[in-house]
Amino acid sequence: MSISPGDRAAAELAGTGVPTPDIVIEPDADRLARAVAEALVARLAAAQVLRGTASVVLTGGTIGIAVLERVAGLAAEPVRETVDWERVDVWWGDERFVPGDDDDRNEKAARRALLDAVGVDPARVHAIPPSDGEFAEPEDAAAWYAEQLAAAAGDEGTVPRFDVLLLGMGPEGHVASIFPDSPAIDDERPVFAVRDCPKPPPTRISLGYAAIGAADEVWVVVAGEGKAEAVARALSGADSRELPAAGVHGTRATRWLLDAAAAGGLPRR
Ligand SMILES: O=C1O[C@H](COP(=O)(O)O)[C@@H](O)[C@H](O)[C@H]1O
Repeated sequence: MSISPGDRAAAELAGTGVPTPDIVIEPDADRLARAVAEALVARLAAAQVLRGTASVVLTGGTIGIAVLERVAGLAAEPVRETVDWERVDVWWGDERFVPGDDDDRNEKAARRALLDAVGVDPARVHAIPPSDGEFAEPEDAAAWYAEQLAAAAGDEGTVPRFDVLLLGMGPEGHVASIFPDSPAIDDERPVFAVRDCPKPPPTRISLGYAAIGAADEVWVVVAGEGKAEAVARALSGADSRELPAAGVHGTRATRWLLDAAAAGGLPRR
């Protein structure tokens, strides 16, 4: 994995308090998925060494699920660094408010790609409710998820510690279900319902910037030429109202993990 140092030192010197992104570029989507999977396993394993537990926020989307498939593959390789999946808390950055067995569910894809294979503790898998569950309205489901997050946070605020929060990005720059020029951009709640999304399905539940920005590390994983322009804009200071991905960062690190096609619009380093 080739890691460019980024401008972290410059940001620290400038006293912004927000870590400047690291940018990692892999040759193609397949190698990107594997590299992110290896880094994720290492990060979660390290958290478990230090604290006994680890937590990850999952994303849906093409590359997000490819990463999980790779993590499942690594778990089957005995010589690899290992994660005790029974001691990982799993959350979601966003979810589609559709029936539980709908293929559009990010949860369903994550279970199929990874969670069903690695022996998670069901009590630690914090899925966002589906539309055919306890809540008929996404606002009620979002309020319930906010309660789950707050309960896990205890005295520490409205969201628990997230070691790594994974995000994909749409070609127009959406992250989680925060779409350009949408009310979600100004919503200060940790989690909320999103209606009338431009990308189907239209009704979703999403973490907001408040919860995303509380994560230790935010990893934005992007593959494909169709996203190159948005990547370049996000990393050159675009307005997050127009390009939501430009506004995400972790408290300790923000990493943009790209394949060469998605990095195609960045200035040569
Ligand atoms: O709708 C969504 O899209 C993004 C990106 O998906 P991709 O298929 O273009 O990679 C995803 O990260 C998000 O979780 C999902 O709900």
